[in-house]
Amino acid sequence: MESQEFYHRLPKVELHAHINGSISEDTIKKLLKKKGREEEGANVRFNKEQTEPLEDSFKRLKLMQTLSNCAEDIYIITCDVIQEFASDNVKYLELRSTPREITATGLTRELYVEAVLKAIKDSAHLDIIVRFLLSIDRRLGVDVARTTMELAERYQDISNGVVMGLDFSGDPKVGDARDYLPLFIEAHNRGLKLTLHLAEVPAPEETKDILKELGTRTGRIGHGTCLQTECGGNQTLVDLVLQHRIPLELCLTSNVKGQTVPNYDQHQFQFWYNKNHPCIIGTDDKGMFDTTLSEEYAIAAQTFELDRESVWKLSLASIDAIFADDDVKQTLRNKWHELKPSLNIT
Ligand SMILES: CNc1ncnc2c1ncn2[C@@H]1O[C@H](COP(=O)(O)O)[C@@H](O)[C@H]1O
Ligand SMILES: [Zn+2]
Repeated sequence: MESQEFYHRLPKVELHAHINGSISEDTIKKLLKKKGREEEGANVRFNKEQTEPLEDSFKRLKLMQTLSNCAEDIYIITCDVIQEFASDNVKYLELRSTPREITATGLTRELYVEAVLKAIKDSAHLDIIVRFLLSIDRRLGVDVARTTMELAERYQDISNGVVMGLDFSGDPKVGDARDYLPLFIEAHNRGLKLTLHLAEVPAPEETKDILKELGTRTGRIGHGTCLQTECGGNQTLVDLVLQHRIPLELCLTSNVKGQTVPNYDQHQFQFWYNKNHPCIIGTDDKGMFDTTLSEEYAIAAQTFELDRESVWKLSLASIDAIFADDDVKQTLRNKWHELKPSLNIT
């Protein structure tokens, strides 16, 4: 089997995918055409070798969000994103997105969530299980975050558990995550799962206070790039993450292209993987960073010299960190074992 084909055929779990950052080139073209903006071209994506400071990536993400400014657009992009992950042999996908309100197009946060849920429902024929986390954008403040939490709680019921919880994301240099602590605790008490972008840039005090206060209520951590001492963190942060065994969502290309990690060799994957800590490979923004989950597995394997069996185990172990219940986990594990013989691992 061709090496790239192995990573493509490998069944995979994607737990870190922002909907608007995941829009593919084809969908970008489709939306530009729909809006009569073809002349803008596809300058919202990266070229293969391009990198830029993280703050520029956020400008790019804003531009991407202008492509989806009504409920119909949200529906179209979500359908496409799900279909693309399914074609990459992702069998379980947790999407995340910030419900936006746009008066000019009549978009409300409720309609936004409903458009995503309809896309998930209409993708039921595909061989992929999809769940949804509502994102709190740290740039928008605590009041909007509260609205988002209330929306998540309401839609968790309405959607029969397709909405599972909250993601905390947005430009890590804006605001202070600690302002959201009471909200995180309340969300957890209301049965919502939490995954938090933490230490994407050095922020040792903020990270320590959040981890100390929340403990295992932090269901997963996005990135954790700057937890280790040599990356702007400290041993206390590392110990807290190890002690609570909080799974890390690691997005190699995103970190390299967003220049929060100098190159693949120095990615924090190695540090945590060597400690046998739960590491889940993710894409973050597959459209913007021009990647796929298969490519991310291939990069991890090539950079850190993982053989096929280790890659398969890494993918299998990521099932442990999904937010869906034990039945779904077992269904997925069975599927992985069924598919294993076709992967020619040894
Ligand atoms: C690169 N690293 C990152 N760090 C932090 N937040 C990120 C991110 N990449 C994406 N987002 C978050 O996802 C939003 C876009 O998708 P949605 O409109 O919500 O679907 C961005 O505005 C940002 O809040
Ligand atoms: Zn992210």
